[in-house]
Amino acid sequence: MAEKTVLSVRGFEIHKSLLDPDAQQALLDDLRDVVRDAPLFAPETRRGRKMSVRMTSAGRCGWVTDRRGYRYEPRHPSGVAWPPIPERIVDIWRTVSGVERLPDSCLINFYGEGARMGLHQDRDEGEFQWPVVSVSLGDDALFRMGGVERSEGTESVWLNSGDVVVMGGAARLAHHGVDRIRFGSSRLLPQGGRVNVTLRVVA
Ligand SMILES: O=C(O)CCC(=O)C(=O)O
Ligand SMILES: [Fe+2]
Repeated sequence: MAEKTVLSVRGFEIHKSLLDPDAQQALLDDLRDVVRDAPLFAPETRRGRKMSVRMTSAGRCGWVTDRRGYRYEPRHPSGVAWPPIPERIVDIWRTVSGVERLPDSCLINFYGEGARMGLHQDRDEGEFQWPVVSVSLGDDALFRMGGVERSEGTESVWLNSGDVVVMGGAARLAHHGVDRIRFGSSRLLPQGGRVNVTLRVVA
């Protein structure tokens, strides 16, 4: 992983093209193994709205949402344990997180055509002193970044396949979301779409 441009936008650290095409492909192959054991599912919010992304997790615990609300669970909704976090993904954390502590949760979001993610904070973890590391694979995504308060202004940047975002320090609890993807803009996923991998320390 050769270090290249790092942009800082409102405290979000954006490592452009941290992963070269071979590294992206290798990561995708690792993720396919995870999805084979813990299939993507379509989560619902507490209010019963289906999210447009499909997701699954690896690690000691995985983020889920259903009528009982947002939380971390030790098992996939099917009852199987989440697979371990692939070592190549942990290596990305080692490269950019700046902390010794390792993540115990790896969320995998799949964005098909038209999928998005509304502005939100990541705050279901037990502790907020650890950064969140987020990897983009596949189609471009318009990533919106704001402040800790929802009312603060936002700015957006396009994330491309191989980019890695670190949300730490003051940006750890900052609002963020994905307005839209440019479906079919990348050839990494043969059918199109975007995969986002988010690493977190839950507790
Ligand atoms: O898809 C992304 O880039 C962001 C995902 C995200 O914010 C989340 O899963 O909490
Ligand atoms: Fe998030």
